[in-house]
Amino acid sequence: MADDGMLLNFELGDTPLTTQVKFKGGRWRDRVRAQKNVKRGQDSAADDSNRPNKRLRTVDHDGPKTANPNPSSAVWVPSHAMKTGQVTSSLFTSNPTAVTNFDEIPLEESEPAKPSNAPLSSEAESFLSLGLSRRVAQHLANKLEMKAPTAIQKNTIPQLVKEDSDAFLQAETGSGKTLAYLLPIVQRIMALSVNEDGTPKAQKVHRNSGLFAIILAPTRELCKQIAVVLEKLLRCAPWLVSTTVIGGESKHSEKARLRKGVNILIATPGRLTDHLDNTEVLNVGTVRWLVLDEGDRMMEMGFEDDIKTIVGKIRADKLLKENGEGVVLEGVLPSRRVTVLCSATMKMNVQKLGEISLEDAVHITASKSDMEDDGAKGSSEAAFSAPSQLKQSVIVTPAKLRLVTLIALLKSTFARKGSVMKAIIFISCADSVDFHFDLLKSPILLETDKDDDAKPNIHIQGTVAPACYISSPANPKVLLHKLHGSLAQPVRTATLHSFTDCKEPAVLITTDISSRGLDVPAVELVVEYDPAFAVADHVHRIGRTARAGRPGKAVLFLLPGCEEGYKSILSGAPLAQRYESILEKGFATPITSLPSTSAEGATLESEKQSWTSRAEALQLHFEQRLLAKPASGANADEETPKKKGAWAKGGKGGKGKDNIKPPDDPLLVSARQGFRSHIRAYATHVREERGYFDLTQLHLGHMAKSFGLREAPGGIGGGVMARKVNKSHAGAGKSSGGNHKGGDDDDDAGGAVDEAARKRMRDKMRSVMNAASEFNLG
Ligand SMILES: Nc1ncnc2c1ncn2[C@@H]1O[C@H](COP(=O)(O)OP(=O)(O)OP(=O)(O)O)[C@@H](O)[C@H]1O
Repeated sequence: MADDGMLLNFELGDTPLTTQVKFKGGRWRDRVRAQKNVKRGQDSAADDSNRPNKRLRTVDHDGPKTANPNPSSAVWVPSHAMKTGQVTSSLFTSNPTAVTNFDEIPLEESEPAKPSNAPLSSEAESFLSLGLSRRVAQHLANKLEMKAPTAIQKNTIPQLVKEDSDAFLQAETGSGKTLAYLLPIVQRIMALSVNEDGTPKAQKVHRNSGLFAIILAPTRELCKQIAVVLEKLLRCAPWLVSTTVIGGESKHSEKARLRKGVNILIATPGRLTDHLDNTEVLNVGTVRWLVLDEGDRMMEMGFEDDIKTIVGKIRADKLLKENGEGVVLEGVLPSRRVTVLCSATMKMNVQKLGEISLEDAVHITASKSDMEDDGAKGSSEAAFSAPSQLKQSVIVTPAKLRLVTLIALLKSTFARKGSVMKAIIFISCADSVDFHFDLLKSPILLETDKDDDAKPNIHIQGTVAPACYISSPANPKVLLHKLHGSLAQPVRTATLHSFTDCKEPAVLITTDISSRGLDVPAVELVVEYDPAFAVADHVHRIGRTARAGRPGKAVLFLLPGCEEGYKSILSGAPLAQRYESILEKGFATPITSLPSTSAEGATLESEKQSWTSRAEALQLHFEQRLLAKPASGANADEETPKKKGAWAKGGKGGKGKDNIKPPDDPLLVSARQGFRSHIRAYATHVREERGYFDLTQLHLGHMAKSFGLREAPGGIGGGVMARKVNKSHAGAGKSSGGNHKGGDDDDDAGGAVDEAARKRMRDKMRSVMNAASEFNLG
């Protein structure tokens, strides 16, 4: 209605309007429904005015004065919009006011702290002194350019090389936990065929000598990454073989590889359980190590039963002291089965995992004092800390301004050549990732696609594209990537390779699928556009930068209101930045990299005014793009014949030729879908943090604007929205740190039901966005 209708630019006053709306034409039932909807809207508007904790609808103190010539008007139409007859609400009016005390220093200028996850000084520590052989230490120094261990490696390697007890490794992200457990395993397996002085033993171990170690990790990407590190390491012992069994790949070829023989196996839990059940050749009698990397994530994703099965099967098989070929394993390999649990964050479910898998475990952390703590419980403080050199900030941004603020941030990030090479943007769900990728990518074809001689990788044609809105004259070709669990495995693999190997500045838009373990050293900026579902996930997300002592920046977007309280539970004392300064910096210059031939490009380039006008113009440009009519038959091809029938309105079976409604622009469809999924995902924050992420406080209309939509689409989910209405009627809205009043009982009773509903939704969301395809169970 408001999309292409009249121009609204008048004072609405303080009281809500109660207009009489008459509907004519169409079916009686539709008219009654429309009438009811209008009434409901008016009722809820009246309720809104009484709602105590609803976001304040105040006019911002700065910004709008220049942006809006009439700040008291509810709807402001920029001059360029008037030309097109479009109606748009101003970005800078009716925004809630933040209560945060802002820091005046920009993030770049804040003092960097001493790195906490860097390798130690090579004068003080060496791999040799930790009990690794000269061969391994030389290989690390000469081929992998690692001269000294990190703190967690220093504390873990001697323990796992000499002792046979279970271990729980806990250290910051990017601190080198992978090599901390791999090095002792490789060292001890190598010792089956090489004497301490480096001379070969009479017995030679090879790929058929037995499976000695199994490493489990939650995602296929992480499994592949561990496999790459291990492969590099095994170049100093080429007679040993490792492989992966993960979802999304041919089970047939996995079986063939297992049949040929393997000494170290890296697997996702679902696929390994499958092979243990169905692949006879997989014999675990010789297995001495079971490593559970990112154990908490595996538990979170519901792999408790798989892990129990795997641990049970490995323990049930008789431990062989000698393999079938007479190779003596006793004395060199551990005399018992050793389980190693590994995570940067520890929560209750990891303790449960410990109970399933660990026996008298040693708790190993990066600092000496932590090592002296007894038991495998550790302190939760240490568990949730980010690397100290990581510069963190939060931007408190009103919902309407989120999209333009994100673009302004990225634009200034890539404004200077060499300032940032790679950035990752975390978004809550796959649909929203798809939408933002489609919105930010350039319609121009990739160079590789145009070049007939070059062989373009067909897998990345839908997931890698130039990012015109964030490119700059200094960095004219920033490459945009997207990654989530709903993509086919070859696409995921190719996209991640493209992002990792990209020599141009690159941005990855992704879900939490990339939050764990992913090691792309050139990542210098992490943006959490949507906050993580749990603070532990936040620690992992920001840990994709500032790895192994390198610098890094992390920016978290929060909404004014209850979300602002979330900052207080984050480690590392993030700076609080004003969105206005981000916009001002980002829109100091026009966006010049849009195709200049397009009308939209011309609109944006002709805006040589204030940053507020540029932000408004960009938002308008996005809204217009969404409203563009698709090229004839553009998405008709994508629709099934059944759906095509559904376009027809009125008339039985929708046969009336004149009534056929043209399909919406694919970008509009994607925006609506992304918005709906985003709102559903918002309801799935963990219970303990839901006070900060309270769905009842979310302004759907404002949030819709950040998806380029002029109104919130329907179909978000009865349960969630019904709760929103009920709560607002009861006046029992929960705010950060506030108590429930006058409705506790209802809330408690409702809480249980709601919890079950949220759990179902959470499970569903996860299966849609990440989990189901992350762990291939089939
Ligand atoms: N001793 C070392 N010297 C130099 N670089 C190292 C050393 N050990 C590991 N690294 C590098 O540090 C980076 C991070 O290592 P790794 O991925 O094992 O960290 P992590 O602790 O497992 O992180 P996360 O918790 O995020 O999974 C890798 O790029 C790795 O090559």
